[in-house]
Amino acid sequence: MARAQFSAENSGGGAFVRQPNRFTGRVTPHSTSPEGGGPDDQGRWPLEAGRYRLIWCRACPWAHRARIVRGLLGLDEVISLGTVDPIRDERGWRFSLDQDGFDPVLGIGYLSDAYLATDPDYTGRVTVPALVDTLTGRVVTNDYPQLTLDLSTEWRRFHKPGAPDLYPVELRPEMDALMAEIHRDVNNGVYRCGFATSQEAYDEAYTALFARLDVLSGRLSGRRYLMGERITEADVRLFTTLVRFDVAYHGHFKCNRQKLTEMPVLWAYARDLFQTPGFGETVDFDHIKRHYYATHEMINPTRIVPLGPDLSGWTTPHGRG
Ligand SMILES: N[C@@H](CCC(=O)N[C@@H](CS)C(=O)NCC(=O)O)C(=O)O
Repeated sequence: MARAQFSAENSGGGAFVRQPNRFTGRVTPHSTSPEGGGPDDQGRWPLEAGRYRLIWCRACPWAHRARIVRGLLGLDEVISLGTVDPIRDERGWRFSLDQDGFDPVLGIGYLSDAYLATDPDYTGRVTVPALVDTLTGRVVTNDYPQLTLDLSTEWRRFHKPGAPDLYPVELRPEMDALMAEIHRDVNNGVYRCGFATSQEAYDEAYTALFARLDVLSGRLSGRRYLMGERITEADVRLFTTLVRFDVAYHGHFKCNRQKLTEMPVLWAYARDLFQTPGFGETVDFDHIKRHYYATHEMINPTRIVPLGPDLSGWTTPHGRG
């Protein structure tokens, strides 16, 4: 069988099995720690404006979620933002976009410095997004699904006036089930296609991916957003995969039954979101392409980054709403 991109995350049958998230601290007003303190005995960090830093990569769909949610809720001045280079070197994510190659707030050159300061024995992949405590340099969390839900629920005190409720209480049971399907078949499904090392594992992931996209197309043909007339976290999660579909997943991960632009409902829905404040301006197609094509050497050993596709359609009228 072919060598896997991440061999520690490959099942015996050639399927990609994503590593668990190592750091699962939570910032919450329910922490019993004082301001400036560390986590309490239940891992709860105190809620403080200006203390935590979100480290993201513009190319990464999991990190992109956090960047969008932070913006929609008006937390930009409350949680600062550090951006890593889309291309990792042998030490991983690096702050080479910053002057002198160091994050100006954390003073580190690599995200791994923060991971190892938190757990010197850490041997897994160092991943974005990561929420880092600027007082101690420790990673609070790299648990990306909980991180964004916490921005909606635990950080409410700092939301801008009129911020959307991205995780409404009454919708949670249906949303949680929907987001789990989207995660399995779409968000992580594209990776299961791309990182499969057996034909069977790829076939299974591809079939599940496009079956789910067909279901979502049906759902979105009768409503503007996944949960009805207002944007929720479910839309953010679907968007970050759709916006990468044609530039990365269709070619690089072999998700090629259709391009996004050939799936009319999803294409219009994705453009609608792209043109909504807080979405399109956070998308960097150049970083996305360079990251995927130039860092997965098992899939694209030449590291040649394709010049296409034509992206001009993203700003055309979507006809929804
Ligand atoms: N934390 C999750 C998801 C986040 C994730 O995979 N982020 C990617 C970028 S899209 C990453 O940081 N990868 C680092 C690596 O592959 O070494 C995981 O561990 O799988």
